[in-house]
Amino acid sequence: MSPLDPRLLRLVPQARGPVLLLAGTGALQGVATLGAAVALTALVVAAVRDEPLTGPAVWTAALFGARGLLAWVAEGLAARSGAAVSTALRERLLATWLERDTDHLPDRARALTLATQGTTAVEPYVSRYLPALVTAAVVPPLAVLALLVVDWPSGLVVILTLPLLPLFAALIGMATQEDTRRRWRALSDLSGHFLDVVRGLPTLVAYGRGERQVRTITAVSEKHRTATMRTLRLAFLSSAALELLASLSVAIVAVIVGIRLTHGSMDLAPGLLAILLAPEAYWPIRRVGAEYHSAADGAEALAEIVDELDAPTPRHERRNAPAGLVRARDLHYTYPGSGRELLGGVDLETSSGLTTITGPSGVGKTTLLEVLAGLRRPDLGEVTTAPVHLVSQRPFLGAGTICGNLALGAPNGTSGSGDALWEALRQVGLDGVVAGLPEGLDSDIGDDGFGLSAGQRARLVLARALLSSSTVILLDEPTAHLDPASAEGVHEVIDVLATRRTVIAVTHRPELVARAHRHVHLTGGTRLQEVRS
Ligand SMILES: Nc1ncnc2c1ncn2[C@@H]1O[C@H](COP(=O)(O)OP(=O)(O)OP(=O)(O)O)[C@@H](O)[C@H]1O
Repeated sequence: MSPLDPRLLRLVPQARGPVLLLAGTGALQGVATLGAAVALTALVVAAVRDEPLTGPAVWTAALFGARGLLAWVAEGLAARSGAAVSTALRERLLATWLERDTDHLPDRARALTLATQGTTAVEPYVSRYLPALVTAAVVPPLAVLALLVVDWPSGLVVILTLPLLPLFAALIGMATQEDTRRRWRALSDLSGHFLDVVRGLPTLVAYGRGERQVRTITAVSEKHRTATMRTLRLAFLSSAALELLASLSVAIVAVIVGIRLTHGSMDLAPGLLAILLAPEAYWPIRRVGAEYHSAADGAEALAEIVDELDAPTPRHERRNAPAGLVRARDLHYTYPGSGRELLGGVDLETSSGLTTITGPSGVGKTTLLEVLAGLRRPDLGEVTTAPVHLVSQRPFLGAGTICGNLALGAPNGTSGSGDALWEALRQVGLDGVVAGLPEGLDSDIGDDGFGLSAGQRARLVLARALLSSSTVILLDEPTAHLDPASAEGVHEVIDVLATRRTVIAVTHRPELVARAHRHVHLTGGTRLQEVRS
């Protein structure tokens, strides 16, 4: 596990402040600890020699107080820094993915794990492991230096035994690295599988496959549980081993000092100071070992997140066009890894009204809309469009209020005025339904529009398109799953949309094609044939 990937500070500037502050307080704590040991020695020696106690007592109290205060500040700072860094990472990750086209996005399970457990796992890494590392880098060298000045034989014992701790910790780290990776992968598999199962639950239950999924989830969870228990066992064992090694080393110093004190070959002050300073050289390294296991997941996640943030994001060169214009010239597109060119030189130009696109299933209509919307980058060719609002075949309706779901379409994501929302709902014929709900616009709907019929979902996403400020609306089979009567209602809404904006709709419905101002047919995945213009 690398101590700190410097790319973190470059890619997430918000992490710089918290990490530097943590490093600063860690170093100060170390200095205060050593100071407190010196002051305590002075106090004991003064007491033994019957000298005035006030001075050393004040110093001891002040330094122990400062040490306690610093520990308290560091604890709060660490918790806040952990949360700040993980939030910043999550934001950067989402912002990076938003800039990418679909072909350069990670798969859903990996994206979900990185953005949720991944960024959360970074918290203990930042709040506990990093401060421990800083303290381990600052305090032991200071303690050894002080020991060499105060009593060089004790310093020598510490110099000879101290490297055993990091060496032992590194050996444990190497042995557990593959384990941590395996556990992280098991967690990733678990969340990806769980997401898929939850999404497909109705279908799985309908086909009587629910029970089998329970068994699969149990098996994957069991794998994760076993891996976690193995890590915990290792964590306890390695902490105990480091503890033993450190205690033995301190004991050696104490025994040697004790013998020299008994023989009178050493003064009380350096002897006591050596015994107090010796543990200070070991505990920071023991602490790193103890924090290592709780931070290992975070380090693994951080490495993946930083790789993801650092990956080049190909930018889509899009030319902005006057309101309503869509111009595609000689578009070529092949799905990464497919080897078969799906779009082979498509041309399309429109600047108003309704254009319908038809074509055999699998010919590439959805892909064409995604290229026009900028979600996919053409391999060749050029797209010039005004801002686009895409209503996909499975449009996003998140768990939340109707108002919140509609607001996603409003300009700049603002909530839009209540009047505008009601007007959009009226135009799609949903105002009556929403007004009849107990909480109106503030009524909750479930994930994926749960609680609404397929027709109501189709109308709601069209209302959202009406609220959007985009002058180009792309619709992918907007009435695919509706009965003829509901489809007719939605077709009327599309007509309304097309009076003020450019609407391009992929459809298999002849009724919608009949309403279109322009109709093109995609054949063989190559050229659009202008059927009507
Ligand atoms: N992510 C993907 N990776 C590789 N191939 C894909 C991917 N998505 C779609 N395809 C393939 O590209 C082809 C065109 O898909 P697309 O969804 O664009 O067709 P379509 O014309 O909209 O079909 P339909 O009318 O059935 O919706 C299909 O053969 C499909 O298997």
